[in-house]
Amino acid sequence: MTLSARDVSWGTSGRMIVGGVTLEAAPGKILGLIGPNGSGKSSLLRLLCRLRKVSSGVVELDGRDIGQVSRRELARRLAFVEQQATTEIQLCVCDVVRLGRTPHRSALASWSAADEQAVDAALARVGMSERHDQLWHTLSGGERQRVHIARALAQTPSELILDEPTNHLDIQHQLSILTLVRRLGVTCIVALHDLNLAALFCDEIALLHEGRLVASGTPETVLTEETIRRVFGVAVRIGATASGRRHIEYLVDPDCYGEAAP
Ligand SMILES: Nc1ncnc2c1ncn2[C@@H]1O[C@H](COP(=O)(O)OP(=O)(O)OP(=O)(O)O)[C@@H](O)[C@H]1O
Repeated sequence: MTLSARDVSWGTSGRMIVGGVTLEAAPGKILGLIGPNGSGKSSLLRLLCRLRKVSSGVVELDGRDIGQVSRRELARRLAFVEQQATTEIQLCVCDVVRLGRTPHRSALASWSAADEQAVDAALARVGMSERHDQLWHTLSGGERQRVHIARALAQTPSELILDEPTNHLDIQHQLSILTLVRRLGVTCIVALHDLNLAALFCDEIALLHEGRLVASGTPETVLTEETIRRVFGVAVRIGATASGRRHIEYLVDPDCYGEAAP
């Protein structure tokens, strides 16, 4: 089960936003997408799940052009959690998560015990079971984020695309959501801003800069002091966590940050 982009480009109003990106999510692994604001991460994710059509190049699912995959199969296979997902305001939490079951049900099928089980399990996995009947619009930002992730889980996808899933989440929930994603064992492409979370949870990392892929590989090869300084304009020191993962220390004096170039 793989999702890949081959020389994919997309632009609008004469501006190139994603330029010639080639990457592949290894089956069952987490591919992190990092890059500064506006580097094209969300645009690329939208191309990868066919919410946008590529201007050139091809996105492939198991080696097939994603443009040729039926809408239903795509909906069954691939779940996408957008950065600022909005949902009908009058829905309860459980209704939002139930939407994740839609691709698995035929038009005339009644709601089954298996569907309900998938919804309950998804809510439990993001720690939101007790909010089953709460109105979605009354949730906090972090709670909404977790419910949207539960909707994606209820879809039981084989490919999961997450755009900044840790947005709005407190540190404990950031860690628990990413741990959960790791344990799911599905092929996952996740845009992350936090480089330390990317180093901790991703098997591979792709680094975008101004729409182009400037580095890709293991966190050890991509997250170097030189690359972070060049792409993000921030001085860092690379160390190691207790588990041997990369740890990035930002070399910042908060009292005079911005007064001199890093
Ligand atoms: N539909 C569009 N029309 C015009 N410009 C767009 C459109 N979609 C994206 N862009 C521009 O493309 C660039 C990349 O946007 P994108 O949202 O993909 O970046 P990003 O890396 O996800 O950014 P962030 O980290 O801030 O979320 C931005 O400059 C954005 O303004």
